[in-house]
Amino acid sequence: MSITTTLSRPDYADVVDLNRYPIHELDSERGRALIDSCRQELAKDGCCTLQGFINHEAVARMVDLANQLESKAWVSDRAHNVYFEPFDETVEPDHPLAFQVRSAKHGIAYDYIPADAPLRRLYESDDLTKFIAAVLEKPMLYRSADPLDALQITLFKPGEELGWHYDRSEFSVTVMYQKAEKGGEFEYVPALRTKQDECYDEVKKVLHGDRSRIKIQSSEPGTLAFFHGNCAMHRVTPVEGGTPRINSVLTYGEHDDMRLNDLTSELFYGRTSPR
Ligand SMILES: O=C(O)CCC(=O)C(=O)O
Ligand SMILES: [Fe+2]
Repeated sequence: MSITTTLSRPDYADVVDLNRYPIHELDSERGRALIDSCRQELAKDGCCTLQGFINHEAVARMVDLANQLESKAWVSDRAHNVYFEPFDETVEPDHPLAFQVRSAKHGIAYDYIPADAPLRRLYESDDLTKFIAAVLEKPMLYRSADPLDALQITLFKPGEELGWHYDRSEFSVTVMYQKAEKGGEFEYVPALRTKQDECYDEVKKVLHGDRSRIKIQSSEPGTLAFFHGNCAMHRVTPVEGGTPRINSVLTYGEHDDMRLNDLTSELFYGRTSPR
């Protein structure tokens, strides 16, 4: 006699280690415990890493896909300040508003990622969106409505990096697929600024090489990470060696119509998307 079950398998069951991270059962005791531990880690140091969140096979498929799609990647390389605002020429050159950093990467847009790609199936599941909202204590969260930026794959080739910056969004979610042989480290300074105070002197110290407050997020392939990129200044150090660093940024907002403006879309993807 066969036993049938009415519970359906999530579409992303092959992608996430659901034994360790039961995002399909957030109301269960284990689901609530997972949310609590993520919240605690995030509150403690502005960053929460879930090692082994994505299964090995799914990680390997994403690495293959990134390599296949590399020719479609848009290469951006530019100088900016940590705020992504125009350089202020009225202040001293070493002031954070004037200080130049460099960001260079290969970005593969969402519309190039096939519908059956492991991370796309996971990103498009409401379970993941609900899990992220729960950890961030948001009553409601939406996936980005941007056809290019909602989910992208980034390759950091040798010599590429992200300079020190704050994200415009309150938080970010990333998934690591492949580490560089050397470099390509995610470094961050928790709560370097607050909503009330830019703390320019502290920012200046970091920009000029003070490493006393810097933390390194250790992301093995398969790690899903949350961080408060709007208060924690962060960067990706230059990649060395022949292996590119490959990851994804998953984009969410508190409104259902979140999109890049045309200028930013041109910069990161070399094109805009129809409205
Ligand atoms: O690649 C990473 O780990 C971080 C990405 C990031 O900071 C960003 O896209 O703003
Ligand atoms: Fe960032």
